[in-house]
Amino acid sequence: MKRLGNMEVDNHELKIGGLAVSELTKKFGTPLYVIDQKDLTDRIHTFLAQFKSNTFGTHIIYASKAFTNLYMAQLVSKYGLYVDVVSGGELYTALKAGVDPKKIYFHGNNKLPKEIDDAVKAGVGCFVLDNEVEYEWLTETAEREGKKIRVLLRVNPGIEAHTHEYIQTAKNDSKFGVSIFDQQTLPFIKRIIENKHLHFAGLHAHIGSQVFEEASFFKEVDEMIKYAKDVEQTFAIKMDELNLGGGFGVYYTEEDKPFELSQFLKRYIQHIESTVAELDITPNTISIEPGRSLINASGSTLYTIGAVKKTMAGYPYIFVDGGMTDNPRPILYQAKYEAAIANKMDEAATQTYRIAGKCCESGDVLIKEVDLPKAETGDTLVIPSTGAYTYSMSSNYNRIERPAVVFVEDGQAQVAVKRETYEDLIRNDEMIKWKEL
Ligand SMILES: Cc1ncc(COP(=O)(O)O)c(C=O)c1O
Ligand SMILES: N[C@@H](CCCC[NH3+])C(=O)O
Repeated sequence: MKRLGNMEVDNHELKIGGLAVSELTKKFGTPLYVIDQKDLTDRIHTFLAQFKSNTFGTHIIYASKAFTNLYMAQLVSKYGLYVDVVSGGELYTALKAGVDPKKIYFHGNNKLPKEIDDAVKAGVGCFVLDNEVEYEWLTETAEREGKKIRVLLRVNPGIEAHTHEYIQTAKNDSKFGVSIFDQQTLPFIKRIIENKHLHFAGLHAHIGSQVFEEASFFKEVDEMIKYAKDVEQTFAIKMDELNLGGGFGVYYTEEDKPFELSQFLKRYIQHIESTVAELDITPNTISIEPGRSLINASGSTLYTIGAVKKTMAGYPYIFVDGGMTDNPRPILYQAKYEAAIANKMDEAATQTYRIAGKCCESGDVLIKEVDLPKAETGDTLVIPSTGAYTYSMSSNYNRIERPAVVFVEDGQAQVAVKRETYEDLIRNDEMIKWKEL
């Protein structure tokens, strides 16, 4: 297992953020999401320091779908990031955390009338418009509230990024946005520009998630800037903002070859600067929306090993006290992870295991094949690289309580989200008896 961020080994045991894993499990139980705060804030600083230009302004917008809660939203906004939300719930969380509504981007391919209403009333700074129905609803709401709403139009530049097909977003048949190749798109932009309740601020695109090819991001820049130039010339306007989305790939296992973030961001900015210079178009702001690349490496999940069971046909299974409920990525995307036994860090990996969760589902396997030291009941299994799209995609399948989220730094730990209880699971169950059955 690759050690990430502030992980170290002391006396055979893994420490995260200066805290022994045994202290964390004793105090907070398992399964447990652990966020290495220093690693996270270091990465926030890298984004802020490297995605910067003398030619245009930049916004780093945190894609909160990757991992959000009151503390996280408050932390990223304290460091000056903008926040991307895609639902009323994410919006509510950001607002409750005290995020400045003007620094919120509201995304989503099917924003509901109530969500639009709430966001307009809250004074959300930017809507990323997906389609014509949303355009009508947003116009009605803006008119009713007497507000002029700043919008970016989400366009699809038709770039097929190499990633799992479920997380590609800019293929020609993607559900998101409108295509730059569609004849209807320029007339749609014209309507937005002429709409007195909306302020057309520019364009947005996002090519997919967990993308490793620099060339795909650079191609997106080229296509988007060319298209922005077309729009500027066709309608004699100036593009205020170009938002290029997120999707920067990260390390999960040795199969992943991510670019070094700060070097990549430097080259990315240089590519954008040379392209805007070449085409003679300079938006006031160029934005990016990292989610996974900001939070994933900072998160680890701790589990307690229950039974270790050898099946007749294959590897021994290690059963852990969580599974697809706290990390649905393996079952959804065949995502791969590394692991270690946190209390046996110096022991040689002598056996191959399969790590399975506790759900009543054969596919509830977190790792198909991993080499570990001899595992015993009561050991602690750690799966690193689980900061993004784990907690945020967790479920209560089999009525399993969601784990707690703990932030650690300098030998201290704080609970950001409490572990759910059985009481939480029945909180919304209202009816016990309806009629005689
Ligand atoms: C519009 C948009 N922005 C940003 C992101 C964040 O992507 P990632 O977490 O891969 O950086 C996503 C998710 O794919 C997205 O759909
Ligand atoms: N949930 C996906 C990423 C989705 C990106 C959001 N558009 C994953 O875990 O990889």
